Amino acid sequence: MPNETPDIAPVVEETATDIADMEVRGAATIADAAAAALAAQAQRSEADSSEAFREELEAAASALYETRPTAVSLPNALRYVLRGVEGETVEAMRESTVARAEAFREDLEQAQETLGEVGANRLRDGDVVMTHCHSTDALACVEAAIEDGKEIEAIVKETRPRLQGHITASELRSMGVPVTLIVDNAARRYLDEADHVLVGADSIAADGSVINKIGTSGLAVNARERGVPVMVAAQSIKLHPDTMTGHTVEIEMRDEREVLEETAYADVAADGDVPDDGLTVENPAFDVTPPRHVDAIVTEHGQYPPESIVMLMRDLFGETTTDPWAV
Ligand SMILES: O=P(O)(O)OC[C@H]1O[C@H](OP(=O)(O)O)[C@H](O)[C@@H]1O
Repeated sequence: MPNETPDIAPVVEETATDIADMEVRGAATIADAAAAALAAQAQRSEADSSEAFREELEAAASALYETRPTAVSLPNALRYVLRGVEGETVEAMRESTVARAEAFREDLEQAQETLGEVGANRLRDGDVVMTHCHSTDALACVEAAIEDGKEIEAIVKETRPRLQGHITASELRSMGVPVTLIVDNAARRYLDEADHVLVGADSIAADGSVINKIGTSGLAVNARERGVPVMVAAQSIKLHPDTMTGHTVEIEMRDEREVLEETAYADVAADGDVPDDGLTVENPAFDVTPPRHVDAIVTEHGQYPPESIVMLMRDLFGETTTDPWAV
């Protein structure tokens, strides 16, 4: 039993706070930041034994893991880095941790580029994509299509409550893509003008269900009804190993203030009374789109019908895993 609480570097605490507050957001970006934070922890460690060094790293991983529950890219990243920690001395462990984190971050970038090329093959010259939220994996597909010389247009849902659609619109405009920004409620009307729904994912379950920003499932149902194919861009780091043994994915419930600001609360409360015990505001950040409403999951290993994604999961994970810091 350790006598003291392991030291966590301030930069790890800052990264954890930034992830929890969504200053750092998006499943791939969170994974990248978590790996960088573990490298920083290793670099700044003043541990005087290999045991103490490992305890610090595991405490750092735990602090990062506790921030947001839904995007599996976070525990997958922590597990990947911790499994690469080798050596008998603090110096050797420090070096191997930093090298492993760097390798992870390079692989992540490469995987997104490769995924983009695969996804671009589904997009034809002149196609219109409808997006939801902001996904770097989804945008990589559009970027690769443009690099292939195709002209792509976008209908961008603003994505209440945090309006990540504004980030998507801005990045698409920087690529030169004509953008039509719409409120979420207008999606069905504009589906008739779309050739694809293109979204990312925070987690993919073994049965091919896609866990993504709240509103994705309703959009997918409407898209199926309108005959618009739904394409999910998700690097393999989004595959959720625990779902292979029947676990479900926790859906994050975020603060009600994201939906109803404090200053607007009285407008909704009975007779303007604050607080109003009969008024509940709920803010689930994600929902689950069943595989039957998804046409293709695009990964860096190729595209898969959702029902076949478990084959890739078996290839990549083999045996299932436990806590991300259990090495
Ligand atoms: O990894 P990339 O493709 O960038 O993003 C994947 C997903 O992460 C985001 O979640 P949030 O905004 O962090 O809640 C969105 O749901 C997005 O589709």
